[in-house]
Amino acid sequence: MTDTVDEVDMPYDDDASQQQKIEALQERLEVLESQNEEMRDKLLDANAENNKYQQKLERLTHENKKLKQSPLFVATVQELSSDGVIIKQHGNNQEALTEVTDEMREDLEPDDRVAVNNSLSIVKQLDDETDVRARVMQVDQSPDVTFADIGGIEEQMEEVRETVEMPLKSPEMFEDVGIDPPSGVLLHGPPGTGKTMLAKAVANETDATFIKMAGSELVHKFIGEGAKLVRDLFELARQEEPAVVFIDEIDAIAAKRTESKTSGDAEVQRTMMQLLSEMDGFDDRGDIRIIAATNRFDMLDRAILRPGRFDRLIEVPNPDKEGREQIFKIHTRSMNVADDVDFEALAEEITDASGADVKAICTEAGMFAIRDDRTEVTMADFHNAWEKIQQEDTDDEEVSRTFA
Ligand SMILES: Nc1ncnc2c1ncn2[C@@H]1O[C@H](COP(=O)(O)OP(=O)(O)OP(=O)(O)O)[C@@H](O)[C@H]1O
Repeated sequence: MTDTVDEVDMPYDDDASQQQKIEALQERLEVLESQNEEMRDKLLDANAENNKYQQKLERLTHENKKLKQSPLFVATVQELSSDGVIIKQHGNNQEALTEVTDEMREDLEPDDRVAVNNSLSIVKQLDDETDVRARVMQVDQSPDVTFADIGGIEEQMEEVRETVEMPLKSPEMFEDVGIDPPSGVLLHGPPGTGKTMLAKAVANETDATFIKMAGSELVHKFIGEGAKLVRDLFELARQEEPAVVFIDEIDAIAAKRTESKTSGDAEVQRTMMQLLSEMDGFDDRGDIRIIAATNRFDMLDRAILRPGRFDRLIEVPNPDKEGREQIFKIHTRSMNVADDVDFEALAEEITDASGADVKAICTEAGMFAIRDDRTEVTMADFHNAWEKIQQEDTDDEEVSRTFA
């Protein structure tokens, strides 16, 4: 806001002479000029400081970008000494003394996992190893899925029983005949068709521990970490024998090699090589069976399909009409279904639905009854449920198109 003349506090009294007024104003002008000079100096200093910080920010942003681009290694903090931080690298077990920023040092403790760059500087702190393991591996000592819970894929069920269950239950049969049971079984087909259920049911049937590993979770950006998790997975399976190891979304680590040679690709390759080498040493593995699953069979690197690896391929497709009817009956076993419900007619209507879709329709139909304050689920509820699920799918597709 600009001061008006009226508001300015004049440096003279009203009754002062003209000469006195001029002198007082002259004096005030000098003071203001010197203050102005002082302010200008301060502003120049602040600008210089600002430039300095701006440059530092640019340098750090650049450095940060560089650090993120280059591959990172995992290490464990051994000791915080006055000379720096002693770390032990995973993989080669070598110790090194490294420096960290004061802020990071405050947060570090011995046994913390850290990511280090090529020059062994600590770039960031990592989650606890057990957290990573828990995220990547799920262990279920006694899964509750049985073959009676699976509908519409009898042939596939039979094949899984023959290739996974028989070697666990009657290994002597294979010995007597003189053949090796298939090492790994690969289930492939669209999402929600019962691949995970098959693996769980076989573990249940053989009293084996079910160990699931999600391939997508294995794709870590830290060198050696994916391969180590694969080693840990098989180590865990050996401890838990008999065990069914289920590797879901195997395409995440076993996709065909692309042209790009980024460090991320190399790391995925290393993880896959570790998996292949664990599978190649399979003879000694005793009571461990491996089942992998993928929705993207066409993307797989053929190396994993060689004899002695995933050499039994089982396609698990969407159920046909009879299959859908059977799955309806399975999922409504404990539901209070009205007499007018005709599963055959429903199965006819929901062409292309997966087993997971049928399960979702049953749950949603139950919700319609609850919303209506009824305990019996009617044919109209099933119809409404299917409509709602289709609508949700369309909405999802629109959202993904918008954000694609
Ligand atoms: N054939 C089936 N019989 C009975 N229920 C099924 C069948 N297929 C799928 N379901 C239902 O759908 C759910 C999801 O199935 P599941 O996780 O086995 O599918 P998936 O093939 O492993 O899917 P994804 O490829 O997405 O991992 C199951 O918990 C079950 O309720």
